[in-house]
Amino acid sequence: MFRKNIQQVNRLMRTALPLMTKLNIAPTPYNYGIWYEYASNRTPQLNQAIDSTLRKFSILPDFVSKELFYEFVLPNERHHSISQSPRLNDVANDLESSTKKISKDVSNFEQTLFKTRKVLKTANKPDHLEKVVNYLEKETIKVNKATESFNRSLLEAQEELEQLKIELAKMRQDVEIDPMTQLANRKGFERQLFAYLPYAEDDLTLLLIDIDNLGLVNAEYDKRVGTSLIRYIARLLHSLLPEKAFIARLEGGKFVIIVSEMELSLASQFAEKIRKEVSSQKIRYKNTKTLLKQITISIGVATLLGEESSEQLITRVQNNLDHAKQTGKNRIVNH
Ligand SMILES: Nc1nc2c(ncn2[C@@H]2O[C@H](COP(=O)(O)OP(=O)(O)OP(=O)(O)O)[C@@H](O)[C@H]2O)c(=O)[nH]1
Repeated sequence: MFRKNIQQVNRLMRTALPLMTKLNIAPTPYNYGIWYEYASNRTPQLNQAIDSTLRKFSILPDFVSKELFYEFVLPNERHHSISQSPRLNDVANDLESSTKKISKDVSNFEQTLFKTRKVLKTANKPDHLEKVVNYLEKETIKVNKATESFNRSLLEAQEELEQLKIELAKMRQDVEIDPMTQLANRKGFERQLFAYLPYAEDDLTLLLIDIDNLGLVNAEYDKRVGTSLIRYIARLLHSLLPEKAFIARLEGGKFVIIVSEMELSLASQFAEKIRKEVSSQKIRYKNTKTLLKQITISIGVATLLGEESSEQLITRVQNNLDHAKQTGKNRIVNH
């Protein structure tokens, strides 16, 4: 993108900048990069991804801009930063030296075969032939060993890369995991919702769940009891999840469940099941064995409507939760 002539750059920036201003896009380097590319219209997948994100979210969240930037604008840049990892450098260096060695060994063997063929044309005595056979056998064993050693290097590199892949996935997960409950955190939720939205029809439902009177639990028993209760409810909710559902803890005693492929009426039945299950628990604080008074939760339920953005969906589900709290708690609201 940076090698274009200056008039073309100016023309594209003149298209990109008003678009960014109109859509209230923050003037970050990532955004400049992707909106410049958008204006150039030369990467249809990028334009489609931006259009679909704006349709669903109304905005272009920062983390999405970064993803799009690395995916479509400067894919090599991410390569570059990963390639700075010393372990990856080691793998690349090892592979380079073993590749050089095997190339040399194979080329030597080719020479040997060439020479052997030449000698065979003139060799007519048995001892002469025997020498050729022995020589060929020795060289074959040598190249065989070299190949084995190269295969081992390849296997080691493959294993190291597998390991690095696992570690990278874990690093990403750590950033999106709530250490208190081991559920996803708000960032994990946002990423998951973003992943679901482009494919969602009218069957993507959010359940926003909040433990009732957590402040009172803290005051009456102790804050540690409240925290232990949050963990307990997290485990219980997780155990009740249907297939194709995702749960995250947003803050305090507040959780969100995304259920895909479930319409409002079924999702509401599921919410009701969770509510009943929680209210029927006999919960003891494990350290003192104190039996807590009845614990309840309130739930807002909302299903994605047509071209609704994620923000609008989240606002509706929050309104429903607020309504459940204002009208007595320990209930679900889904309108
Ligand atoms: N023990 C504990 N308490 C927390 C934690 N995070 C937030 N809280 C408390 O949770 C309470 C959340 O407040 P609210 O949700 O506004 O009120 P609530 O007391 O739960 O009452 P309602 O939501 O109206 O039912 C506050 O008292 C916070 O101090 C936590 O990690 N551990």
